[in-house]
Amino acid sequence: MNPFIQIRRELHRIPELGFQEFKTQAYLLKYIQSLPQQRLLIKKWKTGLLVKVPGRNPSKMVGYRTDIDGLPIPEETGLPFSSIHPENMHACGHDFHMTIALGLLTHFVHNPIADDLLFVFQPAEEGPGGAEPMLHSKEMQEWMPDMIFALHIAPEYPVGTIAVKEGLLFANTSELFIDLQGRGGHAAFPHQTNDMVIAACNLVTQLQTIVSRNINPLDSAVITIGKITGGTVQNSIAEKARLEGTIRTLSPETMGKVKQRIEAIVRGIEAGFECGAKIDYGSMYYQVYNHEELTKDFIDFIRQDPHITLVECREAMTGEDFGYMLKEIPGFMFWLGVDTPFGLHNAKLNPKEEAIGVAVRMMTDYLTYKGN
Ligand SMILES: CC(=O)N[C@@H](CCC[C@H](N)C(=O)O)C(=O)O
Repeated sequence: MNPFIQIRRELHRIPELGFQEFKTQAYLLKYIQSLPQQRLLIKKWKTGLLVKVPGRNPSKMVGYRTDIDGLPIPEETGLPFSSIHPENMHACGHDFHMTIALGLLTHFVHNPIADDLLFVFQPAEEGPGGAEPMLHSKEMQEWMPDMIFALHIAPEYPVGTIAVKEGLLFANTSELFIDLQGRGGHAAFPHQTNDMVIAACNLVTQLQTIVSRNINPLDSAVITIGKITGGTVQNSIAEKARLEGTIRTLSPETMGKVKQRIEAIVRGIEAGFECGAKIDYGSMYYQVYNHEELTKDFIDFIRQDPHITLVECREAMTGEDFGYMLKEIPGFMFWLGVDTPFGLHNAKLNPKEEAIGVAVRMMTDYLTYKGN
């Protein structure tokens, strides 16, 4: 078996949540330390790694970033190399992203280019966000690349397809947690309580009016409540309820407007249901905005590759904290086709492994072109 497929499967077995990627960091480190060390410099940052491959005659540093964390989703693929952590899964392709970065790193350790290369193994992309603190860390500030690139797997495209666009690619995101506190009691005496299950249901419905009635239809936003908890038992009225969700917008300004409306609606729920409510926005990610000239140059480069089909795609409401890196370093992110019927964050996601070789070959060519 191709050694990188084996690596992907080993990484797939050990998904860990943000800033808990201890086994993953140790696995990556062990592999990287097995490469010839004379052309490698390694720094740890929390559960992530920064790996520099010094160039032959450097005039700049070219960066390549991968995320390394998994999601709190129990895997349902039935694969023989399924997660050994029953609550977690690499359901967003970070096992692919890491393997591709290792493939590139391996190539360039053996075939250095003129410029320095920096490989960024970043923790906590799914939350609470590793890119921004890593970017501002002493470790990374000492090794600031002049440009930086990253990819994300795309289930909907065939293997051999790359999708990208100049400018906005991914949305601004904010997590959303709302805790409701009322007065619980016996199910038979509702008039003595204020039921937080009813308040939560009303709140979910009212939140849906923000996108349909407060946002210009020519703009876009998403409010998804992915989880509701409340109550203790079927014959007791709930004293507490909690909504957990996420907000997505195409601009930081629209994010501000959505939050204003959420706050107004939550104040209305407090008044209407005589309860208390607390809003917590959790972690927030800045939009992924692809550098226009570099992306155009990449598109021109890819068009000449007979083995790649290029799709100039639309922006998506996914979020990525790589946006913080792109805010300060020119670069871009693109989608890599992996052809699977199950989408990102689905417990059955099973990307086609042939995409790993496609990405390593193509990005080897591109980084060689950029770094000479
Ligand atoms: C590519 C991808 O799926 N990224 C995640 C980023 C999550 C950010 C944060 N935890 C949130 O939920 O807002 C996504 O869900 O888009």
